[in-house]
Amino acid sequence: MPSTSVPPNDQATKNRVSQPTGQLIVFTGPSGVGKGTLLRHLLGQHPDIQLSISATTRQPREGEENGKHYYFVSRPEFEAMVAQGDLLEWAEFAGNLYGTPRKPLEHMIDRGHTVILEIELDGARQVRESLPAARQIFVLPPSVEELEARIRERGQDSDDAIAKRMARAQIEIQAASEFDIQILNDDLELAVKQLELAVFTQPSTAAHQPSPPETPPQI
Ligand SMILES: Nc1ncnc2c1ncn2[C@@H]1O[C@H](COP(=O)(O)OP(=O)(O)OP(=O)(O)O)[C@@H](O)[C@H]1O
Ligand SMILES: Nc1nc2c(ncn2[C@@H]2O[C@H](COP(=O)(O)O)[C@@H](O)[C@H]2O)c(=O)[nH]1
Repeated sequence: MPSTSVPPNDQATKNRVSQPTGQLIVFTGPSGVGKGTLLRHLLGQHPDIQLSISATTRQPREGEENGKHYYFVSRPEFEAMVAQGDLLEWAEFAGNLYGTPRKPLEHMIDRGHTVILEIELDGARQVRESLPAARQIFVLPPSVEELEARIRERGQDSDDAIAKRMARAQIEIQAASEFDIQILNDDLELAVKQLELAVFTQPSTAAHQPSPPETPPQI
């Protein structure tokens, strides 16, 4: 895979002193499909992989820490980041704003790290435009019923938030074929193995693409 550079804003162009060498991976899928769970397993086995920490206007869930899970900011603070060109991509999701801070990502890529962005569909599309070399992975649920059950069992979202997330999930699942790789998260262990293969196999080799799900989710 060719090296991935973050499209610079003016200041970043002036500051850049070395050629980037790392690779960027975009990891998308409907809310509750298990993206965070899969990444926890992957990072547990490969601590050298870096996860980009997003900024969001969403309220922290129980146990979430500022600077670890997200940078929790106010809407005016987020809008200032957008105006200053501080975000590589950003989107509104279920009533909250989410975005990828550009500078830490540039830093990690410049240092040769594999960096994963766990982001929703609009953001993934923005990255596809600005960084076509980034590998794009989409996670599918076994069914929308199972997806909703997972969000409910997680027990961290209100009924209103769940309804918004499920409405958005229908749209996101329809877009799965836009992505380079699709992973069905039914059997967790199998899905982790497919993710590992997707991250570590170079796209030029025939074995790059894990098998698509045998049964597409019912939507
Ligand atoms: N393969 C699986 N089988 C059953 N349950 C799973 C599986 N993978 C994840 N889960 C469960 O589904 C719930 C949602 O998972 P998780 O929070 O990782 O989703 P997510 O895609 O990161 O959601 P969000 O985008 O909203 O942050 C969790 O309770 C998790 O334990
Ligand atoms: N476009 C972006 N989407 C992001 C970013 N960080 C997270 N997300 C996605 O938002 C939804 C909801 O997340 P939750 O933590 O509130 O459940 C989920 O799909 C995330 O992947 C980002 O920086 N940009």
